[in-house]
Amino acid sequence: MPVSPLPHTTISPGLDNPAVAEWLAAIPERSQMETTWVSLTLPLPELDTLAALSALLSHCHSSQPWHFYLEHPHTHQVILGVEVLHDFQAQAPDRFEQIRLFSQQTLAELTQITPAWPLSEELAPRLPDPTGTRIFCTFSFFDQANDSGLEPPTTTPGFPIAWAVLPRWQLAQTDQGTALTLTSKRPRHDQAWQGLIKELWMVWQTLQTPLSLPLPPKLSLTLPNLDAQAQAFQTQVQQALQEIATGTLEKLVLACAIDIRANQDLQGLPTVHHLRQTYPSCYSFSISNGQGQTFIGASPERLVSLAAGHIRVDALAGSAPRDQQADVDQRLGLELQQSQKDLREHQVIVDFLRQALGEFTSQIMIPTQPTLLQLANIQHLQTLIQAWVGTEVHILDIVARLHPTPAVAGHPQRQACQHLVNQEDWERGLYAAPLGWINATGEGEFIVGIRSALLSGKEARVYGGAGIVAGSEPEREWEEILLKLKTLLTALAGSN
Ligand SMILES: C=C(O[C@@H]1C=C(C(=O)O)C=C[C@H]1O)C(=O)O
Repeated sequence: MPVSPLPHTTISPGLDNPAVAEWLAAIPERSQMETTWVSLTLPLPELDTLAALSALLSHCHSSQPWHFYLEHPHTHQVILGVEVLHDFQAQAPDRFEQIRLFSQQTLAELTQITPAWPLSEELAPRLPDPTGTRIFCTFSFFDQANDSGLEPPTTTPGFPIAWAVLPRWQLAQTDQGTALTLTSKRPRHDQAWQGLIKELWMVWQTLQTPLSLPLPPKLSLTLPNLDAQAQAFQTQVQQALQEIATGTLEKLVLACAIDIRANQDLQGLPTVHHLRQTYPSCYSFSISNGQGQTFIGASPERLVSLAAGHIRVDALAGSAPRDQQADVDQRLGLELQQSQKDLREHQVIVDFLRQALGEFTSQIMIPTQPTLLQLANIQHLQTLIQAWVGTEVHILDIVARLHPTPAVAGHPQRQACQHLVNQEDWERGLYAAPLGWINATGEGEFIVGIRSALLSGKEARVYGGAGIVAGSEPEREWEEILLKLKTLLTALAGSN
């Protein structure tokens, strides 16, 4: 329920801005709302959002507050939340539906108080409104925990099967501007209002002073010997190929988890800083469970975004290394674009997405050829699929239909998942799972949690997977896994 109880003057950011002070002071007497929750939003000048996250974390009372950070440098979009105000955990089998209902009910019970914000008409359909209050969500890959009982402490307590959080603090930065939002239970008396306004004012001022990221400690990392893992993985590829040959599976995405150890606690934020600089076309993220574990990464894969009825989905599959020599690099890219095995692997996803999105709309646009997505260490075949739906479609309806896509599980979905549940003796948790946010009108964005690691004190678990289809070669698939693992291994080593 957005409300703008202000005169339509534009408040521009600035330290000790009297217009802001006046606006804030007038809130209690102007606002007549009866809702459970209230969000107060102030504009800020453009800032380093990762340093702002660090400042917000230090402002919190608890030592390891929950946070959710998502940055896409190429499109200048950052969405972050800090400190749980209100949350909900859902269980199988209808976890997406339960989280949708929770989000809709919570945001319908929220009044947003925002100064007149000059949203550009031209940018509005493409970019999320920086002022909108959001619910942040994480879903684990499977809707049930793996009961193998073999898990080391790194992965516990982990993240719930489905978790939605309304944070106390939110910060969003897009080409539409930067906004800081403080959400609270609606204050019932003047003193409580003044306390809330004072806190917002204080943090708003702090974020306008020079901010910096904490310096990374000097660490040494111990990696396990990967020979045994290489062997086991290649055997799994052989088995998958046999199953593919019988026709029960067309594609299977096998993954590996590598446990590493440092001589001191691992720091997520310097690693995310490293990732966002090295992979500006990826979504860099950091999500803490508030219990000492942080899931970080740089994912090249958007599961789905929905804004003003416009859906965007990435089909991503088919991989090749990069090379420092331009001619070799170009050849690798060309070979990937012409590889029948990779094109087939890619087509499985495009066909799945066409069919799945077709259940929501007939307005779907799919390019006939994939393009090449070139990242610092790896290149992929990518197809951007667009579709248009009416306002009744909620982003979680689409997430529920798409996850897990053949890019991270395989095809057919049910058989592939069953194979993974039987074979993997480790918990996928948030690896390759949907991570994202939702607003009051059911729009939002979810990414796929690949190129990722789970940090827990001195330990980290690093994940990597590869799609297997007829024609895949075990040794090459292992090399692809190593390339993907290196995304995080290099960032953890380089930033610490
Ligand atoms: C599963 C992962 O990546 C997926 C598998 C790909 C492939 O097999 O070519 C490419 C991109 C992703 O869809 C991963 O990075 O862990």
